Amino acid sequence: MSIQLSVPNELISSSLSISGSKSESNRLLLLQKLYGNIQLNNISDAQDVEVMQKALANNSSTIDVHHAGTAMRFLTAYFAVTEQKSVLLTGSERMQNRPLKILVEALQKLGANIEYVKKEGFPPLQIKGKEITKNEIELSANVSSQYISALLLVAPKLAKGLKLKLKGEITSLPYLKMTLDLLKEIGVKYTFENQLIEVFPKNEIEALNYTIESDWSSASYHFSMVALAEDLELELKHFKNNSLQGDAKLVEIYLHFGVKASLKNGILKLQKQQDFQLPETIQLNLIQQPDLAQTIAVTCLGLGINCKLTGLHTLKIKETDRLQALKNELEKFGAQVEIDEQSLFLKSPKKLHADVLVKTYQDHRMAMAFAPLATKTSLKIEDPEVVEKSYPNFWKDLKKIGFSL
Ligand SMILES: O=C(O)C1=C[C@@H](OP(=O)(O)O)[C@@H](O)[C@H](O)C1
Ligand SMILES: C=C(OP(=O)(O)O)C(=O)O
Repeated sequence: MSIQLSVPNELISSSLSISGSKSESNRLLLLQKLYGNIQLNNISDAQDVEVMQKALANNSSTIDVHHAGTAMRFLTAYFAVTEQKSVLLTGSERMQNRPLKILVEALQKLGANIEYVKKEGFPPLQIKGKEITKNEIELSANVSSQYISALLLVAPKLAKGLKLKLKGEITSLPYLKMTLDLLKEIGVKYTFENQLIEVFPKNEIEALNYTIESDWSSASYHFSMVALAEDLELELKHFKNNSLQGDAKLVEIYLHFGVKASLKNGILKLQKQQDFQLPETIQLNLIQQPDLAQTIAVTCLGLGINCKLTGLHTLKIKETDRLQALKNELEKFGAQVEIDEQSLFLKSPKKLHADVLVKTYQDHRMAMAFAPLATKTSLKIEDPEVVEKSYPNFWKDLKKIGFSL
């Protein structure tokens, strides 16, 4: 199935409630399971979070996380070190091709009992929980920060805590810092110096009532909408100063595209700066904000800006090979796109092609990143339900702004 997107009239300045951060929610759910007394507000309504909630709540011997990468990685560590039971942890076909070896090897070296059920290095996994008494491990940090976060989340519950030595350049660093910040929030002590993290054991915590900040990655599509629309102002609720989310960098990045963002009393206000002089070309390293790459590439296309985006080596192992998917779909609009292992070069066309069918490759961010382009040309989005993975109300919110679908 596909949907036709169009903007029949002027867009309507609106106030929207995006739900809580998917990344914060999945970390806090795991900590809640480990410690009990944590009360969560503004939890994410993403399917990836629902999957995590179900996995932690049920006693089944088979757990299917579908497409949820963070859930897969966090639950691998959780089941390996806590419960004294055997679990088959599996996921969608794509998940069975998203690598996991670095995390599994780290856990095995700590003494965990994990076996590959099909292909070495990939889910599904058969995990038999056991008590871990070793506490020192080295692992590569340049493939996915989720492996490190998974280990850190369970670390304070290990008998001797955990010392992690990180090898190589740390990718997606803000996500790792988010994990450490949340551990600090519940009173766990740690040190992080020169690629060495040490987490000290903590058995019990004081009661915590925590309000999760709304999701900045979801907000990115609204930044793009304001950048591309003739005139549009949006208000997004439940954001915080001093965000734990690296994607809050959007505020700085979208200044280049004429979007001014201000935050007051938890409300993020996005305004289009009229008569703004757009750059011809922009260059950004997104090693700390991999989930923004698709949004930014499409904003550039819509504004007729050329861009060079680097630091994207992790995109190949996400919901799809996002570099290839971006190239395929951007070119349908007339762009010239070159990709290599870690970057994307986009030369925007003078005029966008119309009546394009955008494929989404079972990737929520492909659907949501291309949607704002409907302010500039006619397009259809294939399999629009993919947005459920992180932002189930996305199409409802677009209707509210005045999109027709
Ligand atoms: O820890 C997290 O919550 C995430 C880390 C990032 O993954 P990588 O570290 O694999 O880049 C990010 O892309 C993903 O959407 C969420
Ligand atoms: C990469 C993502 O998620 P995950 O790795 O958790 O599947 C994402 O939401 O863009």
